[in-house]
Amino acid sequence: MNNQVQEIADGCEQLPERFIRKQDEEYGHITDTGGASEIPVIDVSLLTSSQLELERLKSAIITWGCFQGVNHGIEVSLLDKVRETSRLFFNLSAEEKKRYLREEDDVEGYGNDMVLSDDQILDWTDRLYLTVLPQDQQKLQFWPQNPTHFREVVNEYCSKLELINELILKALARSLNLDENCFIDQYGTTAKMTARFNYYPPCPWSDKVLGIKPHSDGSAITFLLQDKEVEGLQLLKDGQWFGVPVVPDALTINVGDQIEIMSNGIFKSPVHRVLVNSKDQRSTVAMFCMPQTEKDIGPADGLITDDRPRLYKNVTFSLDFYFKNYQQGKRSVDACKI
Ligand SMILES: O=C(O)CCC(=O)C(=O)O
Ligand SMILES: [Fe+2]
Repeated sequence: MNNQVQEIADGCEQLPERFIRKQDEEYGHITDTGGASEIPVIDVSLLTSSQLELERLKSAIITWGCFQGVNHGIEVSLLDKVRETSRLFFNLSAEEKKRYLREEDDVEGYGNDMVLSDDQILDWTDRLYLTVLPQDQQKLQFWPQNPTHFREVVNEYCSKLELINELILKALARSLNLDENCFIDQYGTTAKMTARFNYYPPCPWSDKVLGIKPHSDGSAITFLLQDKEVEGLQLLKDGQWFGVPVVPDALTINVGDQIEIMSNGIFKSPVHRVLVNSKDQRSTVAMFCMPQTEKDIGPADGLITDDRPRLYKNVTFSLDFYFKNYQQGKRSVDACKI
């Protein structure tokens, strides 16, 4: 197994070749930036009562696939605790963190980019990846015991996000004049939630690497808790990369591939990537909400019409399927098109 990026960052004088980003990458050059984005700020608390806010949500997702959610009902103190918990974990010694190291061919646990091919470009990031829901699928051997409140904080955060996820899925369905349960019904009996704690060490060669290569998420909905100060996330729209600013106390919420499929392509799962900083570390926590793994999903019946025929096959979205596409810089959802 390769060293973690944090160790490489601490000890190296030359950038290892495996991290040098491709100049001719599928989604465009680093210079194609459109500046800071105008990703809409949506008041989540209004989505059940205000038709106007619902329209704004629909427009944000059609245009960007993403919005900054405020008034989401999670106390700022809990968001801070989640950030702090993540910080404390990544601050542990390399030796202690390695107790939670993932298996070479598995995503779950602590580690850097999973290597699936010899020519793969590596992301400048270390991660802790955990299954959070259903709770009986938590693999506790990968859950840090230090900080001691790690599991409690993550479980509390996740139970709050579950409610917001449901609210947003219902709102998205209503915004398309569908029955509000139409997306949730595809979840099966148990929803799944995974967490990815991302840590991006500062990189002296920040213009030569990417924190995360361009990808879209395999989730239905992703909740990203951004670093409070350091920006880095960019989103691709109309051939340009736009920075996603930090909005205090907001959750950056985007739809993933599974909503693109369920909405028959009306909502687009946005391609995004992360730039790293030469001076400052950055850490974020992404929570991915999706149907249970074995569940077949497909476009909602009400969205298949003569004018808009079915665009995607029915699929089961396995992690294997997702990461094979991810490592090749491809969107899994494109592999589901008819
Ligand atoms: O760290 C970020 O800003 C984005 C993380 C992300 O895209 C992911 O974990 O899928
Ligand atoms: Fe992502």
